[in-house]
Amino acid sequence: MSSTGQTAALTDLASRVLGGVVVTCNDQFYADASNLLLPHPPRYDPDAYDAKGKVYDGWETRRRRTVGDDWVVVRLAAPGEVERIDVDTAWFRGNYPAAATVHGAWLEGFPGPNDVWQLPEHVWRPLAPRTPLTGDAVTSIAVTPETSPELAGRRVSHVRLTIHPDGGVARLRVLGRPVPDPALLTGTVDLAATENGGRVLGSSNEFYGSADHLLAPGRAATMADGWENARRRDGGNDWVDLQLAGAGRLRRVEVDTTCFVGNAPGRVVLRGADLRSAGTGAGEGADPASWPVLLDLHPQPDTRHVLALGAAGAPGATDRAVTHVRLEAHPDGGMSRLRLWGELDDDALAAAARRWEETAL
Ligand SMILES: NC(=O)NC(NC(N)=O)C(=O)[O-]
Repeated sequence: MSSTGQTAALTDLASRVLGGVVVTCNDQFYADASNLLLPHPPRYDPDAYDAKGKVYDGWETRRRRTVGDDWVVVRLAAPGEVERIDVDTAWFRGNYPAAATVHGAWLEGFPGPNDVWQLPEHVWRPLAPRTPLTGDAVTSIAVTPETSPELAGRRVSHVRLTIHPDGGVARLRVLGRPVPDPALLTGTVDLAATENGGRVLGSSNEFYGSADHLLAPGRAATMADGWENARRRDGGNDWVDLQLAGAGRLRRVEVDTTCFVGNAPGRVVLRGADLRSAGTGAGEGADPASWPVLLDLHPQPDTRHVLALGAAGAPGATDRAVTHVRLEAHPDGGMSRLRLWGELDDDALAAAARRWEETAL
């Protein structure tokens, strides 16, 4: 999985990079629960101790001397359908929990810690049954209609991880698909953004940095937070294929090479296609390298290029809806973000509204 939290098909809905946050927990004596959501692999320094004890890169509670279990509640970065939960106990060897249980809930608005403490137990529905953990290992738990009859195929806004009875967990990954609120998809929105339903379908090379980073919110703080391929030696070009939130007309683009100083692409080309009619013979050609050009740009290094497609794009770039975009980096090079602002068409908005309804609890 990449550090933004996407696998080929699934997104880590809890990832801090996308905006997941720990709302509250009952104990974080040894190590902060917020570490659970960090994107990078858990670190370990054998010599690191502080006034409380050993320093861990994860969430760690004290040894329980009373009956009960420890728990943490996470607000997901985006509401979504959960398909798998990974509980990673990396580096917790003599202090990992015996088992974990995960619940999910749909909570309206933005409940704070006090609200969460007062929630009646029945709002929490089982996502992952009580599952034994082992030390220093990832335990993956599938969310299926069998294991989670109430929540499989439903959207949740929050998850609660319970550890039995106490201990340390390095990372919690809540893997699934965002279900964007259709009320937030009207007007001109970033149709590539993960939180809006955009996703990476594939790329030529992600040697140094995942292409998923391109679709994350905010701006990159370092080069590690961007898409970076290896140096290409074969005369070709690197590329990333994207599926947009739905069919829409693009208006503006942002090609952000921030943090890529000696390794920005020499040239960036965006191509777009409407694949709704693919397979009927009426669709665009199957090869994305032959899709119509939307933008052809010689970017500056370390620069955020915000462009109106109507003025800066290829003729006709704003005239038709696209569902998919190919980003080409010539010959290679890294970028931190790609934003594709446009308006979803009526069919795409109706589909988003249907999905919101169908996934309601
Ligand atoms: N060596 C330890 O990790 N001890 C304790 N934990 C910390 N963080 O010191 C414990 O009881 O699990």
